[in-house]
Amino acid sequence: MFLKKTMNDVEVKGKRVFVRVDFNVPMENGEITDDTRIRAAIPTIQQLVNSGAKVILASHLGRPKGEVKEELRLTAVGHHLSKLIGQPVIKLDESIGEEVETTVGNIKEGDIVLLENVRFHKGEEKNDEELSKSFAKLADIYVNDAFGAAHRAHASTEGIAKYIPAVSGLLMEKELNVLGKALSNPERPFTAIIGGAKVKDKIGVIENLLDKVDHLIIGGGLSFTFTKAQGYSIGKSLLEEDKIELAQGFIEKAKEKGVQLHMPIDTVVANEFSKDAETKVVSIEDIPEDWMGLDIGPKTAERYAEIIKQSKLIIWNGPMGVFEMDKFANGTKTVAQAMAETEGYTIIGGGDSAAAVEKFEVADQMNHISTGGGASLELMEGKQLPGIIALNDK
Ligand SMILES: Nc1ncnc2c1ncn2[C@@H]1O[C@H](COP(=O)(O)OP(=O)(O)OP(=O)(O)O)[C@@H](O)[C@H]1O
Ligand SMILES: O=C(O)[C@H](O)COP(=O)(O)O
Repeated sequence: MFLKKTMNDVEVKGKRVFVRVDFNVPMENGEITDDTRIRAAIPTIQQLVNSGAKVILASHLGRPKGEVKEELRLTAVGHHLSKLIGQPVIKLDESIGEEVETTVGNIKEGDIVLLENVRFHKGEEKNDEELSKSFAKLADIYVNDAFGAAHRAHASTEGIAKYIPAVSGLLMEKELNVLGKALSNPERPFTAIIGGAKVKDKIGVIENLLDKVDHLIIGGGLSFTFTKAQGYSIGKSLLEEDKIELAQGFIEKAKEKGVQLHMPIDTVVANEFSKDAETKVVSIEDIPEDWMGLDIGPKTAERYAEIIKQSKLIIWNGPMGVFEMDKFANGTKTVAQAMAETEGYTIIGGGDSAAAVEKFEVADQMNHISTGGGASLELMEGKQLPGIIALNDK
């Protein structure tokens, strides 16, 4: 149950509505390479337009650190949004100030304005009071639909909510309902798959999930610290020496809590970190001294696929290997396909796992792909997100 007011709880007709979206999309040479986040914001924007709101969109793009960076302007995003939504988008070159105030004062019901990158102002990331007030001055209502940035307490994600009525958008509500329900009232068996590069980034997540899941599956670069903790040699595989004890602690804790912790039983090793490396499959206890594990092995992948298919709810965060290189993509691909085939409810926790299900062409078979990387990780860690706390209670 979502306990914050949503845009369905307020009258927006004729009102100027400041909508914080997360249009922080990947770009190459001025072109948007993945528009998922823009498409995900369309239902909110469309509903506001249809309801006769005057829509003022704000977002960050990249990390310009309080300076104007030409390549981080939102101009291309504005063009793309206009194409997707089928109506003009008035793109401004500033996000505050007199000119912006005049423009938003003159727009009509159903019009869409897109402000410039809010991180061109130093006050954004500092959650500066003056900047928050300048944003608030532009509108009658604040809608936060930027789930991907909800873990940031910034002027346009948190500060502004102190000055005008503040509610969630439809994407924000959906993300929180799906992830929130999974974490508070999961269908069982509940399985979490944790991969990616480093243990250090996933400590909080593993800790929190050990209290909730039936199966915890470990893969990716971080699995080698667990392998080492089990007493095996790992050659030149990724190791976080200072996290070995922690991994041992997780193995113990899983036993105490009756969580089935699954770690790799075999691995694809390579003689160097390269797409052209020499490779072989070895049992986890046989990793040669000069080689590095860059993917889970086929037996491990099959085992993980079985567990996924027997689960009612599965959350996946982080790839099983260096899936960007074909020779080390099999583990991540097998997991992605099992996620597509399972009858359980599948949630992708954003970031690289979202890129992986796209790459293996199973994205449309997932039940939910989160638009937040850091934000969904923090939710999985059991943290409260400042962008959500700031909204008005129901
Ligand atoms: N065995 C391995 N050795 C080295 N690198 C690995 C290994 N397995 C996976 N990786 C790399 O880890 C990277 C992904 O890790 P990272 O922790 O950044 O991703 P993530 O958990 O999906 O997080 P984010 O949401 O930030 O993208 C990939 O680029 C992948 O190549
Ligand atoms: O891409 C993201 O995870 C969000 O847009 C937040 O971006 P940030 O990590 O630069 O704050």
